[in-house]
This record gives sequence, structure tokens and C-alpha cells, in this order.
Amino acid sequence: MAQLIDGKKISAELLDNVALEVADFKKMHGIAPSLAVVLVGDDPASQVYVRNKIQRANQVGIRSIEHRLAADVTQSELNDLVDELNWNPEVHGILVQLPLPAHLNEEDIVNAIDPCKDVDGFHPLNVAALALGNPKLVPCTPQGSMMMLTQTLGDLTGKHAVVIGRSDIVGKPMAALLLQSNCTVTMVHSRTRDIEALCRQADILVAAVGKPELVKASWVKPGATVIDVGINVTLIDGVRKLVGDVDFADVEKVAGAITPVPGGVGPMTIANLLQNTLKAAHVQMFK
Ligand SMILES: Nc1nc2c(c(=O)[nH]1)N[C@@H](CN(C=O)c1ccc(C(=O)N[C@@H](CCC(=O)O)C(=O)O)cc1)CN2
Repeated sequence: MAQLIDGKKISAELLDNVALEVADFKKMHGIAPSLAVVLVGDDPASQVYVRNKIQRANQVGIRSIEHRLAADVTQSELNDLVDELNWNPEVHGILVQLPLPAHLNEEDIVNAIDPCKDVDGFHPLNVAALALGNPKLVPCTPQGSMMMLTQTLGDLTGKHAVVIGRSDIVGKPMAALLLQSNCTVTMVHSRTRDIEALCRQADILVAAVGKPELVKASWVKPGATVIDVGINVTLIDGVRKLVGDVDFADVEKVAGAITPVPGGVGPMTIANLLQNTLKAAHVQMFK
């Protein structure tokens, strides 16, 4: 059976470390790092994620400022709020919870965030910095996944990593980070021919495609390390159940190590968001 990569445990250690560094920051500057969290509408999953982010921020001593906007807010109203937060020296990090309601243009909103306060790492300047091998603020889910990989495997040099999915917020930055760690990286997606055979070549397999239990044991090389980024909500007999993009019960029989869902990559995302907030606050104090 595969070794379980425990995201709850690794994220708790990271949060303890962030809390110590936040305490040092407060001693040095006399203020707390602060994070503005913008939630538009009433998507139930987004509400849970935002609540967890605020709760964890408070736990490590980061000041959180919540902005809840109605689902019918206009693009220019949301832009005005982002602009106000950009100019506010008491705000070090800004995150706009995604997805936004369909009438809003996500790309325009992300591009409007000051790159120095972009704690999600989604702004084009942060994307470019990562692609050029000089990362500044790195997207939280891929960064958390890399931490789990290095804790499990140590040096990743020379390993063949296959990333399933090419989203801007997970697949592409994950591939860039793996490349920076000297992996040989293959990206596969909906138009790739014979995905299964390519995945079977992977020493490291990252599933970030949003398809419940897509990856089966037959896709996995014996002993491979499997990172499951998928968080898919299913209803089984009317009961809400979270499943990943990996068929855990099947794959754990062949993998060397595997992340569970829940309790894997999800908690690492939030811990990395708070680490990014602290990093953004440091940079702004010395601007
Ligand atoms: N602005 C952003 N929007 C979104 C991001 C993001 O990084 N920035 N990522 C996802 C959602 N997300 C964070 O916002 C996120 C999803 C899941 C978890 C998590 O801890 N999941 C738990 C299970 C929680 C549950 O019961 O539902 C787990 O996997 O153990 C954290 C963060 C999209 N939007």
C-alpha cells in the first residue's frame, strides 16, 4: 500500500512556522501583515473556502479584512474596490475568490490587482516571473503540491513528472515549478493521444483536471508518487462526498505515495496563501 502524504500535518507545520514569522514581523514593524479577502455572491463552496482562509489567517496572527459583494455587483464596482485595496497601505495581500459570477470578467479583475499584493500569484507579471525562473508570488496550490513532493522525495532532479490538466491556476504553474526543480515535465490534456500510456511513464503524477476519479491504477507506474489536486463534490445517496481526480482506493495499491482528498492538497493551498501574504507584507515594508 502507498505511503499517505498527509496535507493536514504538513500544512499544520507550515502554519506554525508562518505564525512564528508573523510574530517577528509584528515586533519589527509594530503592525500585523494583512490580507483583504473579496467574495462575490453566495457560491456555497467559495463561502467555505473564504471562511477557512479567514479562520487560518486569524490563527497565525494575520489581520484579515473581508469584503462581501452581492452577486450582481458590476465590473466597475469590483474594479473600484480592487483599486481602493491596491492603494491602501494597510493592506498587504489581496485575493478575489474564484470563480466569479459569469457576468464578470475574471481576467480583468486579476490583472487589476497590484502584482506586489497578488497573494494568489495569478497576475501576468507573477506568471511571467515564474515562467522565467525568477518566482515572486507563486500560486498557492502548485506551491503546496511542490512542498509535499519535496518532503516525500527529497531532490526531484531527473524525475519524470506528468501533469494532467493545463489550467492557468494549477497545471501551467505546476509544470513550471517542476521544471525549475530539474524534472523532465510532460503536460497532458483533453487533446493528448493515449494519456494513459504517458501517465504510466511518470515518476511523479499530478492530476489537476477536475474529473472525479479519472486516474485508475492502470495509469500509474508501480512506486510512483501521485498528487491529487482535484476537489470534486459528489452526492452519494444524497450525502455530500468529496473525491479527487484519482481513484484513491484503486491507485493506492500501486503508487509509492499518494495524497488523499480531502486532507491533501486543499489544506496546503490555504497555508501557502498565508505564507504568500507574509512574503508580500515583507516586500512592501521595504518598498
Ligand atoms: N482566489 C482563488 N480562488 C480559488 C482558489 C485559489 O487558490 N485562489 N482555489 C480553489 C479553491 N480553494 C481556495 O480558494 C480551496 C479549495 C479547497 C480547499 C480545501 O482545503 N479543501 C479541503 C476540503 C474542504 C471541504 O470540505 O470542502 C480538503 O481538500 O481537505 C482549500 C482551498 C478555487 N478558487
